[in-house]
Amino acid sequence: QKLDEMSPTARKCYVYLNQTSRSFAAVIQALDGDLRHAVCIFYLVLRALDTVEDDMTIPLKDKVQMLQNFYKNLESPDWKYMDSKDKDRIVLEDFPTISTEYRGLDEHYREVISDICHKMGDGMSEVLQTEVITLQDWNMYCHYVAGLVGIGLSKLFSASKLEDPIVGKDTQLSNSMGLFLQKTNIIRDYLEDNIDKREFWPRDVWSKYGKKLSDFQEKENITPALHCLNELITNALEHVPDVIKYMSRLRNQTVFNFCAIPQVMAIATLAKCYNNRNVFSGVVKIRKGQAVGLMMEATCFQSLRRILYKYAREIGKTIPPGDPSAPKTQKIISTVTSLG
Ligand SMILES: O=C(O)CO[C@@H](C(=O)O)[C@@H](OCCCCCc1ccc2ccccc2c1)C(=O)NCCCCCc1ccc2ccccc2c1
Ligand SMILES: [Mg+2]
Ligand SMILES: [Mg+2]
Repeated sequence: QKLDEMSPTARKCYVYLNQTSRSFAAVIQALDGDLRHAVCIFYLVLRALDTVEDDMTIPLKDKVQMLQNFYKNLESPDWKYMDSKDKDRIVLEDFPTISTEYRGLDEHYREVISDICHKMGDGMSEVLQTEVITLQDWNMYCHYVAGLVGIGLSKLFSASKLEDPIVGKDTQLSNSMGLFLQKTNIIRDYLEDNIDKREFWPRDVWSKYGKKLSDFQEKENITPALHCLNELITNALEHVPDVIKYMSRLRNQTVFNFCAIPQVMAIATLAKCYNNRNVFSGVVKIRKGQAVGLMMEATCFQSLRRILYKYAREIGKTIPPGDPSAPKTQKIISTVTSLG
């Protein structure tokens, strides 16, 4: 469906998609059939919800109400929010355009999007008032903001008939798809989140290596800082077997590319972050050329597995002697590289 056949509101949604998402816009727009528009709207609705979650200027009480009631805005043609300062505020200021396109979707897609939006809003409002202490808390937070996205996407894939019903049913694997991406973001964004005074690294882990999470920015603390970083990366890698199993079930090429590309970017990012002191002084990003190469290669299951092995082996080669997580890191690496 070309841009000129699209309604003005549909066209605006793709403008907002490209404006608010560097990493997902291209792969969403390449999806087949009516799945493309459903995923585009799913993205914009959740980006609007996340923009409320990320806005630290909204008083806690108001934010809890906004998050818990957000899904109801999908049925309110005039609802919008004009007081955001966030980089992505356009999706809140012109929410009527997004909700108009949402109401035009097939009702199977609407059901999934509304349900995930409701669950994510409730989850965000719950964890907003608590700190991420245990690894279970970490998994819970990532489930609410990204695991639910994977679960919703998988249900959209099956509802579109482009993928088998099992893809939408197996929520354990879909959840892992999201956790791997979100944990990678949280690990990579240590400094950015520290500047915004947001803490997503689990306290049970970092408190073994320092008194305050911000201590890791001090040069004299670099060794315990790297041990903490390597422990979290090892934890994130535990999701890779589920990612491989999830990907092995996909049959539609555009769905495969959509799912594979964020995953290979994530493991390449983890490999670059592993034992890398730059995580504590700047943002570690993989080079554009490397990213383009990965996108072109990750188009079938065998080459996806080869890429995941390659980065897993790369991490395995840089495990520092005396690193407390070394045995566990070695174990998950050999598990991933031995998957038949
Ligand atoms: O504000 C920012 O710029 C970053 O926000 C992060 C945060 O606040 O933690 C954080 O916000 C999370 C809450 C909103 C989630 C919005 C989202 C993201 C990607 C989608 C892809 C397709 C369809 C819908 C989607 C919805 C964020 O964007 N983290 C990036 C990782 C999230 C991955 C979501 C995800 C999960 C499973 C997937 C499976 C297959 C393909 C893509 C997948 C994408
Ligand atoms: Mg965000
Ligand atoms: Mg957020």
